[in-house]
Amino acid sequence: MTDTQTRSDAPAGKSAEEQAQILAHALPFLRRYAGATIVVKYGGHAMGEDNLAEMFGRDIALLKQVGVNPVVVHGGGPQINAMLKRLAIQSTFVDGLRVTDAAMVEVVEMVLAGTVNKHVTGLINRAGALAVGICGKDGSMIRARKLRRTKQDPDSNIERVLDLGFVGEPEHVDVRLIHALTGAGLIPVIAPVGVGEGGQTYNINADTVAGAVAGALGATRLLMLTDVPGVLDQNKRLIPEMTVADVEAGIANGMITGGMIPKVENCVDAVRRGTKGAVILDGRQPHACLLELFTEGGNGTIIRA
Ligand SMILES: Nc1ncnc2c1ncn2[C@@H]1O[C@H](COP(=O)(O)OP(=O)(O)O)[C@@H](O)[C@H]1O
Ligand SMILES: CC(=O)N[C@@H](CCC(=O)OP(=O)(O)O)C(=O)O
Repeated sequence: MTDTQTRSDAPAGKSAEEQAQILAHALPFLRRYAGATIVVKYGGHAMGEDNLAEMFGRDIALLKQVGVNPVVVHGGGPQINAMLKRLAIQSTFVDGLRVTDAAMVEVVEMVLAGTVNKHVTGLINRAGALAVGICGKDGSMIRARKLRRTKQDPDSNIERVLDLGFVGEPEHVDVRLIHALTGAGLIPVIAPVGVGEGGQTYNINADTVAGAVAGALGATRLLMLTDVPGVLDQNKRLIPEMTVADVEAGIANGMITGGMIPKVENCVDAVRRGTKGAVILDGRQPHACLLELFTEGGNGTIIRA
């Protein structure tokens, strides 16, 4: 690695008082998160750019090195789409969820628990930490059941049950495997695949898994990396902080729409289950997680109880 560090601001040339000030900025944050569990949801879109992906791996490794316990939950929607295209399999979505039949759930498991899981694990390992890739089936970690979805027919007003196939929702998260890995100094990297009755494989939305894992761990933070700076108001300005009640009002008055609805709902779910704060932040921004955790102003929108 080439050494490109600019030394002009090096503390060595400064007075003891100035040096103490520089450290004083960093230390409270390191102390605040020492030993804390931070769940990071890393979406499939955020993995696209090589530079950013390498930086993500380095940031997660750095968190571990400064005494934080990061737990990564990844997505892989675009990567599943690419594989389905190669296999000439069509896929359809209902409310942002992939309708998943028996043939498709095999592809989903192969891509999420295979290619993508090993890619994310590799990013962190190459940065000098030790990451271990698992999915919800390992250690029966994520017990899932078939997701029940209904839709009101606008003409008849009759509620219809939609069949999304093997799309699941977490029923129970057994955190023992996660604790065993973090306790041994390793970083769990979790693919959003769950196990149901009779060993059935379920495809679960990655935001949902991240929320459920953060809730079950009582994580200090859930960081949801996405493609906007956070929750934006009607004038497209970032809202730095929201309560659960603010989120509910934002959905009701139409400020929060589309893919942001399930995202904030999963954050609320995590917070209700015991996560101290869930943050929606921009995964396209270099060092997004570090800026949230280690600066006074934070980064993105934090949702707290
Ligand atoms: N109030 C809002 N603030 C920010 N984004 C919003 C808001 N309402 C809707 N959105 C939309 O939600 C999108 C994020 O959801 P989604 O595309 O599903 O994210 P991801 O692919 O990262 O899971 C944003 O790109 C934006 O178009
Ligand atoms: C049920 C369902 O839709 N599952 C998702 C799982 C991956 C995911 O959520 O990935 P992103 O975070 O990259 O969108 C899917 O099949 O695409």
